[in-house]
Amino acid sequence: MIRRVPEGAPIVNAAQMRAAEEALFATGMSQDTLMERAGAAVAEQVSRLAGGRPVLVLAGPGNNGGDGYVVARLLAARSVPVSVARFGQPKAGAAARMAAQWDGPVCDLIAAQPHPVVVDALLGIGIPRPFDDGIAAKLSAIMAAAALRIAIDLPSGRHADTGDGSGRADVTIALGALKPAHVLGEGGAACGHILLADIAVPVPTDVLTIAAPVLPKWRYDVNKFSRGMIAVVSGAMPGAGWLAGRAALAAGAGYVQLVGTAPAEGAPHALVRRTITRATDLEAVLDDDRIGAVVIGPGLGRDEDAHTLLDIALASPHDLVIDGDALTLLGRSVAERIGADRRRVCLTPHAGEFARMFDSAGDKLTATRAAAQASGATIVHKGPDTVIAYPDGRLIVSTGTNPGLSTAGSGDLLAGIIGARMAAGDGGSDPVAAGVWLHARAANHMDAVFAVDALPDRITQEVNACPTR
Ligand SMILES: NC(=O)C1=CN([C@@H]2O[C@H](COP(=O)(O)OP(=O)(O)OC[C@H]3O[C@@H](n4cnc5c(N)ncnc54)[C@H](O)[C@@H]3O)[C@@H](O)[C@H]2O)[C@@H](O)CC1
Ligand SMILES: Nc1ncnc2c1ncn2[C@@H]1O[C@H](COP(=O)(O)OP(=O)(O)O)[C@@H](O)[C@H]1O
Ligand SMILES: [K+]
Repeated sequence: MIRRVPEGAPIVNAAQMRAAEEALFATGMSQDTLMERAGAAVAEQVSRLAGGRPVLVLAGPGNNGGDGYVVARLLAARSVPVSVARFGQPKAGAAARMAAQWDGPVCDLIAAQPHPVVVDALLGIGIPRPFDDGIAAKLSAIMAAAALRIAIDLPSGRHADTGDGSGRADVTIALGALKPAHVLGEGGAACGHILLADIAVPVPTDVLTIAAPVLPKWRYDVNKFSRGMIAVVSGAMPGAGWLAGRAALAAGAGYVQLVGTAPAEGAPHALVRRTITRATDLEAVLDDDRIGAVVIGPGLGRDEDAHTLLDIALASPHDLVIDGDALTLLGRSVAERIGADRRRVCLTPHAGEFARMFDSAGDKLTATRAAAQASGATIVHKGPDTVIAYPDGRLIVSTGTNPGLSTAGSGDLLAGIIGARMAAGDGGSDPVAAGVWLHARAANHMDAVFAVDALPDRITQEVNACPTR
């Protein structure tokens, strides 16, 4: 299943969400008003998704339960058949007042009957404790019998900041902002499709989900160099360089050179092969100020030539995309090797490469941000939850992507796409995020199983569909 995740949505942790709500309460907004707003947004989606089927709302002891009672009341008002199974009782505050207003069918969770649609309002961003055995068994029976499980804010039992825990849903309606649990790792996948309910709580954050890019507009006198000239350094496994170069062409580069002692043969002829005699000859090829970006790493190998090619690329003044073996060659010395910020450097490690380069303490958001700040590079930390971190602390998360990308070579394509977008110059959205988006979007339009060689044509379609500025 390819999860749907809202684009350009804010992501905050539980403490930041609570602070945002407190700030709103300090302006005079009441907790009841906010809970009504949250419940109304959720009821709207549930009534659409339920399509007239009977709904069971599981209502817990906290404010998440309070939202659940509002949802039940608003669904009943729309003549949706709805009943409540309660787990504990909200003792005070808005949640207790919402529970008191529910005058429809209600029973204890342990006595609940299966329903086709279940709304999980047991636990939200409060710190979850494991359910005791009887409740856990009942809950899994109710969930297993449901055709549609909709979680309010989080699948109950998942920790908002880490996604750890055990709840699952088909659809999760995030309130006000996404939380790390919605996007990271197994917890993210357990949330199913994500909908964002706008409850008008301002959430200042520099962490967002990825959004469709705007690409730079061509001038009337555009030429193959101004469109983006890139050099892809080819190494011990020339097929990988070929893939990167092919993807760069697909992503709109005007001129792609494939440089190496034995660059891959074969179509497309639009790839300009530059065969060099010795690795040191790369220096002369890169002595060309029309080059907008150099991609190095895909299939580079780790032999002596690989070291030489990397040294030359690092010594050049060009923007760099560093991937694959080049990342492993840099290892822990990445910050000193890539040097000061006279040009843009993008590193694209998968989890294994990341661990060889950086300290992975904390969750993926925290670790990737720290790595970008320590290295001064933009980091694309790949995986089912790809985290892009910028040296200024901003983060963008791309998730909900076709798992069919888990094929050798798909990372090579990504490096080429990012190189092409970097070389295309400024004027549109950030080229690194644009590259990640185009790669994911193209994959999402493929079937579950596809050959990476087939992806570039789809990438071109996505590029052509993007707005320009
Ligand atoms: N702060 C606000 O005013 C708003 C909060 N909203 C909702 O409130 C939620 C957060 O509310 P809370 O902070 O009350 O947190 P929860 O609704 O997650 O509930 C936490 C309560 O559940 C208890 N609990 C946790 N695990 C348990 C277990 N295994 N067995 C029994 N009890 C258990 C905790 O001790 C705590 O009392 C959000 O996720 C959202 O749904 C929305 O209504 C919007 C407004
Ligand atoms: N399960 C998955 N779901 C979505 N995307 C994935 C998954 N596994 C890998 N990817 C993506 O596929 C690409 C794989 O890159 P990488 O690991 O470098 O492979 P390679 O070097 O063999 O090309 C990355 O863009 C990564 O984010
Ligand atoms: K919930």
